Amino acid sequence: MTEGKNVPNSSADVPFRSKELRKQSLIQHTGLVGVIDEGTKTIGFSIYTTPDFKEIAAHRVELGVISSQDGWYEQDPLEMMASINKCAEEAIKQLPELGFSSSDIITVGITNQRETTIVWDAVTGKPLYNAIVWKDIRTSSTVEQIVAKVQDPNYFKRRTGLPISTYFSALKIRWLKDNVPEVRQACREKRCKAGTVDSWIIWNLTNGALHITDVTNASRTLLMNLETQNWDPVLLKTFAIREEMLPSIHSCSEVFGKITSERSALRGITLSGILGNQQASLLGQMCVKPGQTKNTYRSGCFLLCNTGDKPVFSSHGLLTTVAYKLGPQAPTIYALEGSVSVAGHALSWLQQKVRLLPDSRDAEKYAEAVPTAGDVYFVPAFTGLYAPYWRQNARGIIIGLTQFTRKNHIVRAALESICFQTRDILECMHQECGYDINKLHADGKLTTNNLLMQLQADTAGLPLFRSQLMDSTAFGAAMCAAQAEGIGLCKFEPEKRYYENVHYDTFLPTTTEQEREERYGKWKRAVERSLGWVIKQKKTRTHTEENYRMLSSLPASIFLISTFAMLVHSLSATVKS
Ligand SMILES: Nc1ncnc2c1ncn2[C@@H]1O[C@H](COP(=O)(O)OP(=O)(O)O)[C@@H](O)[C@H]1O
Ligand SMILES: O=P(O)(O)OC[C@H](O)CO
Repeated sequence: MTEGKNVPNSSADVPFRSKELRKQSLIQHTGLVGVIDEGTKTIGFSIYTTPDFKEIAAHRVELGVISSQDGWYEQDPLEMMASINKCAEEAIKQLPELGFSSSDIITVGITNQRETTIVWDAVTGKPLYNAIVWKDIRTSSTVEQIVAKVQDPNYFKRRTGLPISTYFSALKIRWLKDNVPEVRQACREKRCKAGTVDSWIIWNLTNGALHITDVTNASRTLLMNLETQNWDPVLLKTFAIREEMLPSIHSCSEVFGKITSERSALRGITLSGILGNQQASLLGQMCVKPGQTKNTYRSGCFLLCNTGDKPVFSSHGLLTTVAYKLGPQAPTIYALEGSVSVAGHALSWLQQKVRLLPDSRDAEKYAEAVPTAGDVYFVPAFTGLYAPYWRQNARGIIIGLTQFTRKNHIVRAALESICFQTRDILECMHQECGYDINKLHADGKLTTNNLLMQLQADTAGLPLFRSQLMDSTAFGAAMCAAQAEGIGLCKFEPEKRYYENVHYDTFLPTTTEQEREERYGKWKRAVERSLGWVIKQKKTRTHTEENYRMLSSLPASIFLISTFAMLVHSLSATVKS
């Protein structure tokens, strides 16, 4: 396990640095809003003023990843909670200097990495296994076999908006039930609870009083029916998951309850916002009108297009997902999403594994030192390819190497891979969302890289608007929580920007269409070559930790047999009805 370490705050330009500055402010503050932002790599707690939604304090730490074998990604749920508590404590410590105190925090919102799954014991409150992270591909062979058996390829999509994939939570829960004896035992004794990261955090912050999630997170489990926005009984049966294990599904913005954990510096404060992090950044970027599109560049890269109050179903590999529901009685707004599993992670790989970069923040400097990628293409399909390909058997390639290739070319090709993967998604979005996408809103840590932003505008042939608020994710969650409490002036109306601090940098395309198409054509050829590399998925046993070796094979086979039996049963029941 890697040790979590402090990372610098993004709030280098914190608006109120001292009491003095605060006094000079003409704004009558209506209270503070805190946001827990639990990302795959970074956990943070930020504090915003209202009604102007300025981030005045923040603390962030990195979360370790446990990778016991290729394609497995786990995180420690206890480390997660300790980091959240630490971040809240440290951010609150910054308040007195600014003329505020923790009692000024009226409410807290949560935004989180989606799909990542945790199971815990309802009696002890202890996790029963590590969190299985969204990009973990341990259930690949199961998915492949289900795909081969299921006659209707749109079976899951019609119900949930999602294809069957290792990405979503249902298979992870099922794997845990089948492979971890403690989980099986807890299930038998009806003390096993499961959920996405938001549910785990809330359970802990409320000492087990609340087991809830919101529609955005639930819509990523492969268990929620998109139409009813409830757990789908047929899918629960298909995956043999009991509903009592799962949280109740709520809107994203309502007063859920109070934080009661004695370990949290937030004790006594209400919780009133929950959103998956990509949906939160859609709101944070004020993409509230159908057709408005944002892309968030972090470890992965997630492009969402607001499609209004009707779900649009894709036949080109995009996901139909809930974008937000801003209150129990508010309409549900949907989005089409293209998910890219490896974006900034490719730079981390170049830094940590290949040691080709001293730091991922140096990528711009390295890539700028060469005028082009020298015809090198890098397809970072480390765990297969997500949208729009959904090919688990793809693996990463770097192609086009010559004796003149330098590391700078490879770094530049890594940046370009992020842009090409985004273009792959835009191509589908153009065809399917029914709106003319004529610009792209960008946010996320990687957007500090100016070269990446320019390459993206050039690759997509679209103007790109980079939010100067790098953290649209936390900002969206802050507004969502504030709205439930009726504080601030957040009406989510794009024309009325009640917050004065959001500005955009614009990057315009500088390439001709011919240049764009030529390079994009080559990218497609590179992608072709990455597909089908894994001929047969490795058995779970191959490099497993010793204690797992003994457990893996039998329950896995039971899972396959029982899952297929149930699938066939439920499919035939569906056909009959
Ligand atoms: N200044 C930067 N330039 C380029 N890449 C960066 C920069 N800062 C971070 N990254 C990349 O961003 C990713 C992490 O972003 P972060 O927001 O912490 O991720 P997550 O959403 O997974 O928690 C890493 O993969 C890292 O390589
Ligand atoms: O934490 P991020 O930014 O890598 O986001 C992860 C996504 O929510 C996974 O779907």
